[in-house]
Amino acid sequence: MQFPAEPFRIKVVEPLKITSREEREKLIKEAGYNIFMIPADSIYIDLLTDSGTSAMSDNQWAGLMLGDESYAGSKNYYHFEETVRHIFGFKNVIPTHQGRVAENLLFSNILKEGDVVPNNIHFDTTRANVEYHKAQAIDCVIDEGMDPQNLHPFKGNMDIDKLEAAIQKYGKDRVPIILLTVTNNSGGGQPVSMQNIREVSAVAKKHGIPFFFDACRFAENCYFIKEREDGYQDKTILEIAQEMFSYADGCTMSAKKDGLVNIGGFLAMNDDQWAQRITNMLILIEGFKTYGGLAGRDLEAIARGLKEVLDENYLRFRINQTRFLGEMLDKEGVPIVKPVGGHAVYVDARRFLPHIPPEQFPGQALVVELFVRAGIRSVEIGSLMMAKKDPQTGKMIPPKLELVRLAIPRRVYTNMHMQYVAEAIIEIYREREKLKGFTIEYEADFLRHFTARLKPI
Ligand SMILES: CC1=C(O)/C(=C\N=C(/C)C(=O)O)C(COP(=O)(O)O)=CN1
Repeated sequence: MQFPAEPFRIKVVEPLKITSREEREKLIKEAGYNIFMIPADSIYIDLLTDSGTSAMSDNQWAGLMLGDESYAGSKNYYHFEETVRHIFGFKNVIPTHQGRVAENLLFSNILKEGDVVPNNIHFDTTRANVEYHKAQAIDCVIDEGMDPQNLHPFKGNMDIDKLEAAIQKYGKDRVPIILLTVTNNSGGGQPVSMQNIREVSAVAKKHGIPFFFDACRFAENCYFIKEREDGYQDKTILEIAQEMFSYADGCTMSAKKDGLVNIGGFLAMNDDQWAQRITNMLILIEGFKTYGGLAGRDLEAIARGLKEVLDENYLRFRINQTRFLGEMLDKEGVPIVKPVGGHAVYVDARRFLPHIPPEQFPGQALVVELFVRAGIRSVEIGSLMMAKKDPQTGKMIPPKLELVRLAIPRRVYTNMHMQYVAEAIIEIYREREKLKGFTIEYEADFLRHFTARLKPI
């Protein structure tokens, strides 16, 4: 079977409200054409993000009843710590309530003004947390990783020459850490090969620079290695994960992705001094080291989720469901980032709507039409979210990529839902000339996409 059916059955259902087109037109207008302002219960299929939107298993829900809410030394923490150590291999395990806190805690303790952090591509929060500390986030992804049509099997790879050049240019004293994001969310959910991980590790060791993963979607990255890299077909996902992390010194992790939970994250590292400093700050802003801003039951759910996410039947379904949606679109000529990523299908809005210039937000035009026509929520990753302004002219600098991300929550939607999404997008594609752009009515000074108000041209 090319696309295996769901390797789980449904035990609890959450009825979805079906709204009319008129209702949706009213809602999106009231929301200032900003999809973040739409009430979730008026959305039929929510592909805004795969972060925190997974369905937990009965095993995880059962674990919630075993929450040990002791202030210190909760038994769930030790189960969580032992599970993270087993999979990730790092000595010190520090719970946080989500990934960006892990990033903030790490950068607050290792970055100084003027430092430089190389990465394949920084996700928004990672970049924002680096820049918040007046450091520079440098993206060093291979050139193929910026070409939506290039079929390189590991488009998330770091360009080793670009990495070396950044270290030479700024000097290793201004490079306190090297990051590698698996999979590469901002580049289309693309994986990094084990060979490339070894090469990044060798550069880090050569210069004596700590090497950390942003491990949000680590299990999906391992599945792509198993599927595409010679020598890994017969290895288990756990074995691939253990090898992958053995090349690094630590990781930040949002358990809201490959932890299969709705809240949670952690930092893990071998260096005791960094761990001690970070733990001291954790106690100040998140809570004692055995809970870090989470309830005991959350830690239990993460421990159980980290074991489930390594299951090959789950990953085969997960990756192939995303591929199923992507291939339905690709077959009808809808321009998407290829190969299809692990957690999302990225529509190339610039090629979908060539008649709408970047300054009129083509991605946003597609996002709005998809909601009005079909009640589907997606998100624009391009002019509205990522664009920078030219400091001299104040004019927007069009980003290299103008994408609309269809992020698929884990174990939530069936393949029938995917077919509905595909039909809606294909219908819009056939009538794409009718779509018009937007201008900005209000925008905040930073991360404007969350609060911007737009108006149709
Ligand atoms: C690669 C990466 C992410 O994708 C990420 C969050 N991603 C979101 C929210 C997303 O919609 O993709 C974060 C932040 O995690 P957090 O949303 O704070 O748990 C860090 N790294």
